[in-house]
Amino acid sequence: MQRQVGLDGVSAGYANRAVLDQLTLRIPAFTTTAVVGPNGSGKSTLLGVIAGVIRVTAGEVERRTDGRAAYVTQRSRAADALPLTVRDTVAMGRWGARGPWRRLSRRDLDVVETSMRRLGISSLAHRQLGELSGGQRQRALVAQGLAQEADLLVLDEPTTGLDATAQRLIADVLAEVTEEGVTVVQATHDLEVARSAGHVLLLQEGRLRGQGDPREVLTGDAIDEVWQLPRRE
Ligand SMILES: Nc1ncnc2c1ncn2[C@@H]1O[C@H](COP(=O)(O)OP(=O)(O)OP(=O)(O)O)[C@@H](O)[C@H]1O
Repeated sequence: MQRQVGLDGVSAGYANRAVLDQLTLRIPAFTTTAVVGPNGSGKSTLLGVIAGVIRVTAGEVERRTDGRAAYVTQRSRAADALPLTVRDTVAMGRWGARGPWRRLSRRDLDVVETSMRRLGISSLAHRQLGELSGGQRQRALVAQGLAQEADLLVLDEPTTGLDATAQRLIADVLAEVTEEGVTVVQATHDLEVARSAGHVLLLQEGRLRGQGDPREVLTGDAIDEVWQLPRRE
């Protein structure tokens, strides 16, 4: 299977906190990889490394991508604070190609409209991002990720807190884009979503507990062990 990103002995973290501990893993191309693990296990940190926004303290990251990854974080605080409409927010996805605040080409505008349509938010185009519901805003941020037309799309819990219809819509869109040749990596707490992914990475306390076919990695035993209830004191 073709590899899009490979990590070899990668450690990473924050100023005073080591989080990821010597991870060696691969992200296969043209499929969805789900990153699962308990709260604090390092999923967001790993996504930051894969997206290239968190520097590693040890090991190597090998990328076979054209240009930068599109990275959809759980919330875009910058976008929330600015008086931006949904269309402006999605159009920011074209800045990588066009430069910030530049006039968008006809094609850029088409990409923006198509991305909004795919996420079912065309009717919200003129609404301010800050006045949307959590689920609507999340769809706008996923649309912004799509608008980047990157070959690697990294999403941090894109469906958390969404209703069942919105979850289905995002899952369908992500499945479609992998068919179109995009490699998708998403952190999720939903083991059903993880089971339907092509590949899974299971994290526990910053270490890799398993990787590969979700049916082989997400066994009952592995789940019980990784998600064991903490003992009460
Ligand atoms: N900006 C930061 N500065 C310092 N420590 C951080 C920062 N972000 C996360 N951490 C710490 O790194 C560890 C891993 O956090 P991370 O967000 O990667 O986990 P996660 O698996 O995504 O968690 P969750 O499921 O709760 O979203 C945690 O102990 C967390 O407290």
